[in-house]
Amino acid sequence: MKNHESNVVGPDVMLIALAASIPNAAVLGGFLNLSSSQIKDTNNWIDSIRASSPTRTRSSSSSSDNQDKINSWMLYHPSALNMFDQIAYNMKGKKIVTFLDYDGTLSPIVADPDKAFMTKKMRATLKDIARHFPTAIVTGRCRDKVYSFVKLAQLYYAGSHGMDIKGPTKSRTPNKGNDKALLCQPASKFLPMIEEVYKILLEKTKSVPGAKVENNKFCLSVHFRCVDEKCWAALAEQVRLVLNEYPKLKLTQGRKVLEIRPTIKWDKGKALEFLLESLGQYSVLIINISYIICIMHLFQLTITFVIGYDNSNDVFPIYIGDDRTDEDAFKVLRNRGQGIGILVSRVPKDTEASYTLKDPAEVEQFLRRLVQWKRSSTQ
Ligand SMILES: O=P(O)(O)OC[C@H]1O[C@H](O[C@H]2O[C@H](CO)[C@@H](O)[C@H](O)[C@H]2O)[C@H](O)[C@@H](O)[C@@H]1O
Repeated sequence: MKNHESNVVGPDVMLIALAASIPNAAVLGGFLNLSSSQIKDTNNWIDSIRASSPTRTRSSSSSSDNQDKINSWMLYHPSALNMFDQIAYNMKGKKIVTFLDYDGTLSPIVADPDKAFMTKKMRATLKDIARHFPTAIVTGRCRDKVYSFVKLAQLYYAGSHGMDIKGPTKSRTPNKGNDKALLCQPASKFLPMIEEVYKILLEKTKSVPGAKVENNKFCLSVHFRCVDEKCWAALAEQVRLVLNEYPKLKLTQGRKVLEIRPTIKWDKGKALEFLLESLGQYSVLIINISYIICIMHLFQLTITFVIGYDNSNDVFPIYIGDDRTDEDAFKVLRNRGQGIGILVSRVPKDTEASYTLKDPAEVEQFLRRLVQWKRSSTQ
């Protein structure tokens, strides 16, 4: 959040302001003994959580101001639907790979995380997309959980913010005993710690009405969406106190959620790079098999080995996501100068993405156009 100079308040004022906003401080315990820097941290989280899922303005005078802001933001991050022809021009002759975030991208944001279902239309389109392009779901969710929503075995799944990656499986129950497709779990040694913190957080937050702790296997989510805003600071503080005891874990923010994860250097951007590299190896494997069948493929084998999927100009990754955690992946694509990042948002946000889509319905339309374009260009 940007601070305007006239709005900057000193630590004592902040302390009073924050204390006043926490009627449940006594219930949650210990909060008023915080140092000013701890309060600043908590305030920053709260600001960030608030900004992550802004409520829409209703007043008509400010709505024209808002529209102006949206219009100028859209100049730099135009609609991927309006720009489809230009995107199609840049994709021509390249191998497209699609990376899709789940919540807020494929499914609408809802109050109950257990009910974030995709529409039937979205599932059908996703199935079509996977028929034409290698496709990965990259999500903060536990991999099994997101699979139970998506239910398509032909996709790659990168759960726990990319810390749990598995490739496509033929079976309809891909998580049952088929470990051959397991690609990457860089945080596996943190599993017992995450379990421990999950139990502690469940206990510590049970007195906050509406608070929910979700176990995403290699990371945890503490949900604020159904908590009265007046209790947000107290809840955030409770999380911070628990985390103080676990220096190997860190906090990040999502849409009305605080996420607890291992301090390893791994995020959705790393998962994207890993998948691009793995897909490159996969294409080598396919060509290797062809080589056995026909010696003429030797030449092709050498070329593919050199270029791979990860650093090839021949590959066009499309990453679509709505959250702060997706920015790591947008940044990777921007730095590589490869493919495009598309942010799902109807309000202006700081982003490394090049294009925007307003909501999951527009994501579905974009994906459908991609399939239609592929079909028409291969006829
Ligand atoms: O990486 P994502 O697929 O976007 O997952 C990020 C978090 O998504 C979920 O929470 C968000 O969606 C919920 C359902 O719509 C909503 O209630 C919540 O407020 C949002 O933050 C999921 O429940 C989290 O575990 C993920 O980390």
